[in-house]
Amino acid sequence: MTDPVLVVDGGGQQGATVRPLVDVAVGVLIDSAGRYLLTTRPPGKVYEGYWEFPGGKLESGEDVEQALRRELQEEIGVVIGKVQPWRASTVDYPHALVRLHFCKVYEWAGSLRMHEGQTFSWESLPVRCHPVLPGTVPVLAWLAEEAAVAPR
Ligand SMILES: Nc1nc2c([nH]c(=O)n2[C@@H]2O[C@H](COP(=O)(O)OP(=O)(O)OP(=O)(O)O)[C@@H](O)[C@H]2O)c(=O)[nH]1
Repeated sequence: MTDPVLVVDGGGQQGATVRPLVDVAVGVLIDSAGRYLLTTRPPGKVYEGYWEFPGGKLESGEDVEQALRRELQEEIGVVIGKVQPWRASTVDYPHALVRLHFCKVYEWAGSLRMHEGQTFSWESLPVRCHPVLPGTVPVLAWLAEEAAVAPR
């Protein structure tokens, strides 16, 4: 069975040319207090200023873990430890059809440095930051469901 596709803002309008599915590695960094790192989309990118989990597109030849390590070092200045693949989802945006590979990360080295002009916040559930990127909203619900089943 394939995952449902979340269509955002009308998506790519069915019937148009078939679009490539772009793989994206996303890191859910969780600190020792159980808080989640959220960052804003950098200036100049689509959905600028919306809150998301840090990450980015896979480059040619990379797997999800490699892409996540590179992106988090480039974007927020940390070297991550173990990567735990967690959930995946497909989102159909007007600008792209993306497959999001969410991974949990509990260990990293280095201090957070926002290299692309982002803002960051360590958030507990329910998060206070707004607006959240549409493809990221369901992830917060998954985390809340998990927390309800296994409270810290
Ligand atoms: N990093 C990240 N991307 C997300 C999340 N949710 C979500 O829908 N996306 C989508 O995944 C895609 C990520 O692409 P990006 O533009 O951030 O990737 P990138 O840094 O490699 O971009 P660039 O190299 O094209 O500038 C965007 O279409 C974004 O809307 C999320 O929680 N984190």
